[in-house]
Amino acid sequence: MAEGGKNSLKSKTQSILNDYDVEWNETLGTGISGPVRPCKRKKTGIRYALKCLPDNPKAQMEVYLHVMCNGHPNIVKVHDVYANDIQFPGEKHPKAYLLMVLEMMEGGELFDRISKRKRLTERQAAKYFKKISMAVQHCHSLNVAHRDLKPENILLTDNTEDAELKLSDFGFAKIDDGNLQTPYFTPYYVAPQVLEAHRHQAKLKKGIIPTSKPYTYDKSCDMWSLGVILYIMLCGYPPFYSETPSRHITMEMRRKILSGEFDFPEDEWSHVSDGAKDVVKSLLHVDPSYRLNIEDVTKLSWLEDAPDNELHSPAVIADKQSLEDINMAHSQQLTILRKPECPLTLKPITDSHNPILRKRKYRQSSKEEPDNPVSKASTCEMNVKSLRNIIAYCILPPKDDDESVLNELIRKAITLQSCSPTHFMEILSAMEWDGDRFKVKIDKGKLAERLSELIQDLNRPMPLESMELNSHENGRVPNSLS
Ligand SMILES: Nc1ncnc2c1ncn2[C@@H]1O[C@H](COP(=O)(O)OP(=O)(O)OP(=O)(O)O)[C@@H](O)[C@H]1O
Repeated sequence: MAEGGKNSLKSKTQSILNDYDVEWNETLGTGISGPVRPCKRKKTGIRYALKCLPDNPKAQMEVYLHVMCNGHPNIVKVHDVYANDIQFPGEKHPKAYLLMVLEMMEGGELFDRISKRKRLTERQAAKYFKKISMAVQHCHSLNVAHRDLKPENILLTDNTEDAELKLSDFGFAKIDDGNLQTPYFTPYYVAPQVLEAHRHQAKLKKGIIPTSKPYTYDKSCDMWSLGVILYIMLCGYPPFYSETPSRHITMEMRRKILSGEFDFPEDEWSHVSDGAKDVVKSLLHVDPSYRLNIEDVTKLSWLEDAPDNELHSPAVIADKQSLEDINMAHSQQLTILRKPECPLTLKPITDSHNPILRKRKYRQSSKEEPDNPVSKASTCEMNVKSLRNIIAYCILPPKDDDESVLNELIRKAITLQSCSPTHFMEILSAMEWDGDRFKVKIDKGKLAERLSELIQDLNRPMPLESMELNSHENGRVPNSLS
């Protein structure tokens, strides 16, 4: 077991290979950070899942927040964390990784399980939903917003009927500071929460809403996700969809999300109880201040007295393609809903229409010298701008998108990156960028997310000293796997 108490796991700097046998060629599942692999503790023979994260502030935050939420029966447990250097086959040098040894979830993803079931009743769906809600309640009670609640992150301990259901992947989790400051934003990043926060602030000022009710973007984003997950569990397809299916989030779908436009088609919903529909409606309320909060959800009588009627969802989800589409659509919607961070929402000075700022910018550029800090700052602005262009394209690709524009934007950004070229290239190679284009079809929403985080890293380094993880500058153990 790792050092420290249950919520203060310290990363170990000795080689993970001293304690675990890792099956490097096997994969339990793959996410944006790469494959999750099985491993076995040498002393006990117990199997675990190993998630390898390139060590950077984002990964440190993931580990920190996941460990913080450790100890709840509906949250995948982090058993150990190692900070090791690893050289994977095909890589020239060892790289720093954070290795998370996680409780093994042999039962796989919840929706896969549902699709294999012959029968799912509303009562069983309510039981699943209650467990997911308990996990969220635990996170919210610690002021952690998960922000990536989606079917792929809800896993089962084993393949038995009474397997426990657990929430995983804290890759987007953050401490919910309830920050309402959004001084500038570009249209690309206006999530419903942002617009509504402005309305909410106005209402607060007028005294329409009591100030005692805490209002935050991030937790309400989790509540929205719970609504989507419940909706899918009850019928097998998502509440927000486009008439013209696309792998990208369409303007039409965007409009539907923003206006909360969804319905309950007769075929699948006629025998779903009104109680269940009410829960869905109050989670997908377009105004987050009217959405149920997690405490409200855990007290719902429907969780205990849902009827035993049979749902259509297993048959609908059984189509593998439809499950993939559900996952993809939900990821993209989360991309839109997550509150943009301040550095991302601020207009770069280069774009400003404010004449004073433009004049200042002009003066700076006429004085530029190679080592002048001002010059470095504007180089960084150029980097950020090039990244923002990619993000904007990923979030709103044109109708006739053939990827060539995206490839061009990326090639341009590569030539401009000087502030954090390694991280940028890491993101690209994790998505199979071959130097000129992506080798596979990529999830643009994910790319946008990763680049947003990179911009945050560039603008606001993580206060590492506030973490319980050991720095592994000293005593790092290189593990060569090649
Ligand atoms: N503890 C576990 N036990 C078994 N399988 C797991 C475990 N954790 C993750 N997996 C599998 O690996 C997949 C990817 O894991 P995870 O979601 O944590 O990675 P990620 O890189 O953060 O993904 P994402 O692209 O969703 O951000 C999961 O969807 C699941 O199938």
